[in-house]
Amino acid sequence: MNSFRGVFVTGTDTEIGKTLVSAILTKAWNATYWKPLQTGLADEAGDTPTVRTLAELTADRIIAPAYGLQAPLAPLAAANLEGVTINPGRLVLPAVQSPLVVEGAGGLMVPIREDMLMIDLIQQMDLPVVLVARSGLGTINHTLLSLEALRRRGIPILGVVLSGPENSGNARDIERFGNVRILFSVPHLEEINETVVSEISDRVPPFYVCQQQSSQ
Ligand SMILES: Nc1ncnc2c1ncn2[C@@H]1O[C@H](COP(=O)(O)OP(=O)(O)OP(=O)(O)O)[C@@H](O)[C@H]1O
Ligand SMILES: C[C@H](N)[C@H](N)CCCCCC(=O)O
Ligand SMILES: [Mg+2]
Repeated sequence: MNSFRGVFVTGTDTEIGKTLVSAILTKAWNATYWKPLQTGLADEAGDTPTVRTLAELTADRIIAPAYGLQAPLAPLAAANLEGVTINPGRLVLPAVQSPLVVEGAGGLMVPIREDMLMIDLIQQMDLPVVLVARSGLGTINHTLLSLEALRRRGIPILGVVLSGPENSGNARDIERFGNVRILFSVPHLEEINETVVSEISDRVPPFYVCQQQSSQ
């Protein structure tokens, strides 16, 4: 069985729920969280402090972003505005004792460099993917398209996490047509805090169980 180096959390879109799912997974698997590319700092504190709070992480379970950019844009566009060129050498997996939960920015086809998309970074990191998707109407298409892009590059997929109101039909069709497992679902939450994250993380199967299910 592969040693559990971690997962890359991506999504079918930005604002889809990757940060919340990353907090849940980091808590569930006693992992270390890393958001290598953070944009939008002009408007927000960023995902790292959010995950640190929600997953109740000590400082040793957090790796600071390799790039913290101001504009709420794709990393390439935000970097260009600051006269910064993103160096892939700063995006290599750090050597840490615990598994890593790495969160992307936006979805798979987000530009990082003129010669690099988010999906290329995922391939370079060689981590299995957790794909976060909406639960509602429109998600089947977006999710199957993302799965197809990952498979074309031979990127392993641990599974899908659905975020939003329960929709058993979409869950069934994504599993069936996507040949993928829904690892767990996150309902629409009126309040997001450490307690909720802890409760949901208790329902997350151990990584090896997810890995076994994904290979069935
Ligand atoms: N299940 C949910 N119920 C209610 N609100 C949610 C849920 N999941 C996420 N949100 C909220 O939706 C907003 C976007 O979620 P989040 O920050 O997790 O998106 P993201 O996919 O990480 O975006 P980015 O691409 O910027 O990293 C946040 O305000 C978050 O609190
Ligand atoms: C700023 C935002 N919250 C994300 N971190 C960046 C999302 C980039 C999306 C690019 C795109 O797909 O149009
Ligand atoms: Mg996020």
